Amino acid sequence: MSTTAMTPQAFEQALRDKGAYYHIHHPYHVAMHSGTASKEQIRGWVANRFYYQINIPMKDAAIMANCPDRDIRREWVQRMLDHDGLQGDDGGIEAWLRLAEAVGLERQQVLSGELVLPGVRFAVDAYVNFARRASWQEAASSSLTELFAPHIHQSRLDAWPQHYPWIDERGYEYFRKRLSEARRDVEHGLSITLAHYTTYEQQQRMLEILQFKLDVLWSMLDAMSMAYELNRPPYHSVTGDRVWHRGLGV
Ligand SMILES: O=C(O)c1cc(C(=O)O)c2c(n1)C(=O)C(=O)c1cc(C(=O)O)[nH]c1-2
Repeated sequence: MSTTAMTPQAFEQALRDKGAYYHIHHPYHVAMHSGTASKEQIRGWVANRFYYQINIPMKDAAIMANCPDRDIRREWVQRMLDHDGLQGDDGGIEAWLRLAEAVGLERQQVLSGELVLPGVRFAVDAYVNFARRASWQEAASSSLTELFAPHIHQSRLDAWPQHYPWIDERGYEYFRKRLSEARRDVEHGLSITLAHYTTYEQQQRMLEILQFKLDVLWSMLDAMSMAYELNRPPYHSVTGDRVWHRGLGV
């Protein structure tokens, strides 16, 4: 087995090759893209993904809290502002709530988190907890599934209006906004990553970190498939009520 470190170019290519496991290939996502997803499946995805959206800035705050490098923090803080917004810019979380309304969900119900499935919650929490405990460089590099995100956002902009004319067009602003934001994030995340992982062992660890993040995204859709495709939400064999917990806030 070779233990020679990859060149930065080969390492970047190895990271990009992980795109083969991106959630764009998950059957739930494929169904949404091909137009076969039901209203309930689209709504379920939007309501559950909201939990990811609200946790991203907390994940980024955890990275900043562990980072002693002022220059890095000055750049990283933009990610929190992208989602939380600031004076004169509502930000991504608000844009996601508008997407929720555009697909026919009540803003209050989405905010309450009552539709968030336990499996989605556990996957997202695993990502935030990783960011809290890992070094800031490892946590920063785990954002690199974003390498593949502009493509997935663009694919929604291209396909959804044709397949789902019942979705209000104004809901698509989030995806449009992320096209440029994700590209900028990737540039920064990649420069940190290529500088930090220089030995063979470190590079293998980074590939494992990226796989962990891919697993987070894939597992979220697995939970949604159970609930909204197979009609087996948690406790379905016992009750039709949403009895699962709403988050313990720890
Ligand atoms: O819609 C998607 O498929 C998707 C995927 C990802 C990703 O790959 O983690 C992100 C986003 N969207 C996104 O909108 C976003 O703001 C974002 C931030 C991050 C991150 O890890 O810091 N990932 C993603």
